[in-house]
Amino acid sequence: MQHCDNPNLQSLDAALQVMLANIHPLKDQEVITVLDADQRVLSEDVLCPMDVPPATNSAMDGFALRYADTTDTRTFEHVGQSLAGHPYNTPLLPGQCVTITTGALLPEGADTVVMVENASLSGTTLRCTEAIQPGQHVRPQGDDLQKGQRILAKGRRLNPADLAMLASLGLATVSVYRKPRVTVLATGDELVAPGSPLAPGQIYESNRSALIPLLNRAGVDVIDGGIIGDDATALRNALQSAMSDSDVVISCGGVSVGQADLVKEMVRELGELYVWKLAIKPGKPFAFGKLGNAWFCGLPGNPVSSYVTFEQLVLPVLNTLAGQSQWPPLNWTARLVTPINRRAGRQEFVRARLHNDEQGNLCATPLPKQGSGIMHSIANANCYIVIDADVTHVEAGSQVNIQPFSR
Ligand SMILES: Nc1nc2c(c(=O)[nH]1)N[C@H]1C(S)=C(S)[C@@H](COP(=O)(O)OP(=O)(O)OC[C@H]3O[C@@H](n4cnc5c(N)ncnc54)[C@H](O)[C@@H]3O)O[C@H]1N2
Ligand code: MOO
Repeated sequence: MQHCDNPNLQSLDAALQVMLANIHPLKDQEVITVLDADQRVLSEDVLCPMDVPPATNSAMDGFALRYADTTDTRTFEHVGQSLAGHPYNTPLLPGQCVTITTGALLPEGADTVVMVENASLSGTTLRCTEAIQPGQHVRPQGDDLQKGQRILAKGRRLNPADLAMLASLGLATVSVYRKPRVTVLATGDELVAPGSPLAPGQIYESNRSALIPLLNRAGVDVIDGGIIGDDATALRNALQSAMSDSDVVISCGGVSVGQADLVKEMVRELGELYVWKLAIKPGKPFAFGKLGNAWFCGLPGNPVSSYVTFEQLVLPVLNTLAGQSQWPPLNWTARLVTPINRRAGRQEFVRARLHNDEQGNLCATPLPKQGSGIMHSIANANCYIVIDADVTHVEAGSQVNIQPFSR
């Protein structure tokens, strides 16, 4: 577990442990067509309905024969052809061969294929010019997959290659978990939707413009809760409406300690708050709790903080709820290009560019501006450098832990 210098703040790992311990996959399942199943999570194992390949076939264009009939002269009697979709239906007699194309079925008795480049056909006599190995260039029935074998496990988030594999097995539908329904709303009197003019003190609301696409990519059904002012009644109404209709309610803004930061108190009034204030930078005031049957994630309002906490904390919640099996994270390291000096106390997600140096080594260069409101630090980054809470200095040239962006 992450060591934390600041006793008032919980580490990211500790918070995730508390959060995920109580979250279970949604119970509802549905059967959908394979073409609609990209990004959906399997609610049942998929067993292979047939052998793949379904019959023994040729891996090359050439001639199919019986290895046992090979003589010193390597000559065979040519008696016909087996083309993909048009098999040769008569069993081979001793010494016979047929022309065969890639993917075509081997005739009964044949067990070996000679490539067309390694043979010459004159009339009905085939002469093989190279030594022949038994069983060469043959794809045996069931070589890839056997009937009954588990090919995809419950909890897998399906990708396009999975869908092609399912289709190749003749499967038209799959059983998946229902998508989580997620409401996302922004809070703050100063926020104005893009497209309208700004009055003094106002700013454009931008967090939902990242969070909604991030939610779409996470494969959930998104409900846009809009912008809610810093008003207790409006916030209560918005949260009550969201909690009655969603599996997860996400707010951004209003979770810190300012006098207009009403969100935590409202969550305590309407439900329970389990987590607040983490030893992470950015994202310290992240909050997590429950509103009726809905989970609640309160993201800090600073744009970079809301983005980082979504990726580090909300995504694991959504994936768990969606029934997705968690893979052990891959450990990546890169060579730090410019030194990092910082104050200890919070695990930090430094926005950085990952690139290769002239020797091909993986290197990470922190972007120059790391403020929580500087969105171009996220937009121009392609990884986080992850610095442990107690570290104050990292020298250039040292290996640092990184998380590459999936986008
Ligand atoms: N006395 C303290 N003040 C603050 C602390 C602290 O520990 N003690 N923590 C700071 C940290 S760290 C963060 S992060 C912020 C987060 O505060 P809130 O979650 O309450 O966020 P707001 O105050 O509502 O907004 C912060 C900032 O972000 C802008 N904002 C908010 N929502 C949006 C949006 N949807 N789109 C664009 N920009 C948004 C807002 O205008 C503010 O500028 O608190 C620190 N303060
Ligand atoms: O946690 Mo705040 O996100 O450091 O700016």
